[in-house]
Amino acid sequence: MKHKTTEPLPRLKAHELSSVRGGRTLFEQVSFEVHAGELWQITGANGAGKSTLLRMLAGLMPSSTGRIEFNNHSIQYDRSAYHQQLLFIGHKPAVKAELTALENVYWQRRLSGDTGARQDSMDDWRLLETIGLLGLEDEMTGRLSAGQQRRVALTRLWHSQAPLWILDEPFTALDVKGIALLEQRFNEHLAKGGSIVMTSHQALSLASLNPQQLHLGEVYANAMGAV
Ligand SMILES: Nc1ncnc2c1ncn2[C@@H]1O[C@H](COP(=O)(O)OP(=O)(O)OP(=O)(O)O)[C@@H](O)[C@H]1O
Repeated sequence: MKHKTTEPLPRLKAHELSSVRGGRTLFEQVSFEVHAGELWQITGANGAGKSTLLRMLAGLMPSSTGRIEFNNHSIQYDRSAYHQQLLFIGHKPAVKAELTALENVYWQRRLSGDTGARQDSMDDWRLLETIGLLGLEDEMTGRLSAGQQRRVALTRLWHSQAPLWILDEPFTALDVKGIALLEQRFNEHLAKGGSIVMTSHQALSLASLNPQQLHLGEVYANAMGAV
């Protein structure tokens, strides 16, 4: 008897998406499938529509055409359920400038669903150490450098249980150690079957993570090896 080999279902499926903004077509017929354990890197020049595409994938703005599915259902089917499975971090670090780094880490833990979290806990101190900000815990986050603020914002990746991460320019402003730290966190997430869709201006060398590439722009049509 022959056994039918079944392909694993894609976790996130983008089918023939397009965007027209300000009378200009940014992209059209963009299709790709993200499986468990995959990292997708979306590249393109300034204004190519990378953030626009991510916002569509996160269900924050509609596509002019096509559809987006998560686990085989339209993301519009149950938006609240979808958002519970998703961690979206936008272009700007979503940190409270007037809170200290330690307070931001605590509030991000609370907002990620850990309602029993206590302020000034060992978990928060350990995380601050992990992201290399010990010694700066009492500094107002708004007075930290761009890279340090990015590190504070990215602590959400350590709190998150969501299988799908959608991250806009997560490596921006990070130094070499910050990049290595983020790569390591990505690795842990992917190894557990998580998925990541992220943007960057140019293809980053993330060889250890074996990224899939999608380029928005003139070469898009040629670079589309995907569905
Ligand atoms: N609210 C808006 N209304 C109309 N056009 C917009 C709006 N927001 C962005 N745009 C336009 O959409 C285009 C794509 O913007 P988007 O932010 O998606 O590009 P990007 O590839 O992420 O750019 P960057 O690399 O600079 O971050 C730009 O030309 C921008 O001017």
